[in-house]
Amino acid sequence: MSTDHAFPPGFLWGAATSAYQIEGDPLADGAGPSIWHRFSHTPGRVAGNATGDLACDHYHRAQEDVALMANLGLNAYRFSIAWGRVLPDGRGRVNQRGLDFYQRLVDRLLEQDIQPMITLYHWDLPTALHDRGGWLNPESPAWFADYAQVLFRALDDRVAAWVTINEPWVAAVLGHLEGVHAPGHADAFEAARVTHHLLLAHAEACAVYRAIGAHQIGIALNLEPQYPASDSAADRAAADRRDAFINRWLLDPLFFGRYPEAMPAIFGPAWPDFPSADLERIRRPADFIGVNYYSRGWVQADPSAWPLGATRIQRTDAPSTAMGWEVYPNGLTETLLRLKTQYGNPPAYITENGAAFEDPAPVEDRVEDAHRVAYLRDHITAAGAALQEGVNLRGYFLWSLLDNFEWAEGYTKRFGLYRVDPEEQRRIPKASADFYRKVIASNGVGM
Ligand SMILES: N=[N+]=NCCCCNC(=O)[C@@H]1[C@H]2[C@H](O)[C@@H](O)[C@H](O)[C@@H](CO)[C@@H]12
Repeated sequence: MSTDHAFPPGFLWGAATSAYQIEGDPLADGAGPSIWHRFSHTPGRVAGNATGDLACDHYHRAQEDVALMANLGLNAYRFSIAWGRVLPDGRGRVNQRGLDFYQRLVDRLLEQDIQPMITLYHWDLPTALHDRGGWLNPESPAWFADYAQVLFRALDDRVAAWVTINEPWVAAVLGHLEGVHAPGHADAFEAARVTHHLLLAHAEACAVYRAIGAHQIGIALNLEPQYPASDSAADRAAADRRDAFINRWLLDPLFFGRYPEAMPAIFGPAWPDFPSADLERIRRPADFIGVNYYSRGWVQADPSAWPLGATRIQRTDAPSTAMGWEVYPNGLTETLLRLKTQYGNPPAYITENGAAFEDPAPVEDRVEDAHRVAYLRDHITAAGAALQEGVNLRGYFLWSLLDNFEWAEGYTKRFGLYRVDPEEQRRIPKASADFYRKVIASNGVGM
């Protein structure tokens, strides 16, 4: 069977990044600090006590990086806006110099025929809002809608698509339940309310956009298919619970206006009784669903593992990435097919897909990252297979353009098509950059 999955004309081939992970200089030009600035500057929270102070210095190198994107042949680029650069206090006063950075970036992208896809929130909540309760405050959806409106008015004439919230699950669970991401809370009673307010924030921004926007708006979810580690009833039930916990917790309210029935059982007293009017607002039809796909879950029942009674186990008989995530391209096809068969085949983008590997050292200004080339080839092929099954897939955004600040892992995990070391700031091409350039030029993975 040919692996040449031709993609439709107009298919978007992009790369994805986020503000705190690549920009550096987070307080430049009057910007206000974010919870990730505070968290990374708290000793012991991030590997090597790394911070986003340098990152890829993109705030000062945007023109050079747009030239890299053009050289790759990207026709789209997904990036996020740092809320605190535009609204230093999170609300009210607009910091024009912060907004101007994004105006210039959008104009440079359009000069190269690269369509911007802008993420409004990629985890970097202004500390000024966090100190007023952050996403636990019932006012937070309104704060977000006001911030979104400033950006819609400033940029919607030049922006093809908006993503409201990146991975609400990670922001809520890693940030408020597991405490390993900013703001570093480990409180069973926070995650459900934070997720609910993030979904309401998405809905309020969509409502504002319906009134003044002219293009597309959606949300980006980390979707991870769950498989039982054995065919025992206990493992199958554990996989179902983890599927509700990671995937359906977000998909079901967004598409059906209801939370999975498993959630109150999982969280017990920590699951509030949410008003049905809220769920009605959350079920507002966004224009597309963004899928961030990395791997699958291999799940074993484990009664000691609160709140799920299930754990994702590392397979020793399957290849995995430097993050410990199994390389499983079929999971991308299955995830996309599920959107078709269970959620009404909505317009979809792969808003993130990529892998960290222990890359070899550069030789003559080039990195031979064969593992990443293989990962990308297999996953782009898997996306093409879903298209051939009728999935309404509109584009693929590779994570990531540059090695960058990988959250709690600091700079120890490299996902980029270009190698970047914060202390020297060169962009060293990897074999995967050449591979992706060829995929874009031939609009598919030809063999
Ligand atoms: N249990 N469990 N599961 C944890 C699943 C978390 C999956 N991580 C992501 O999706 C993050 C996404 C993020 O947008 C980006 O900012 C990150 O740099 C990439 C790479 O890490 C991915």
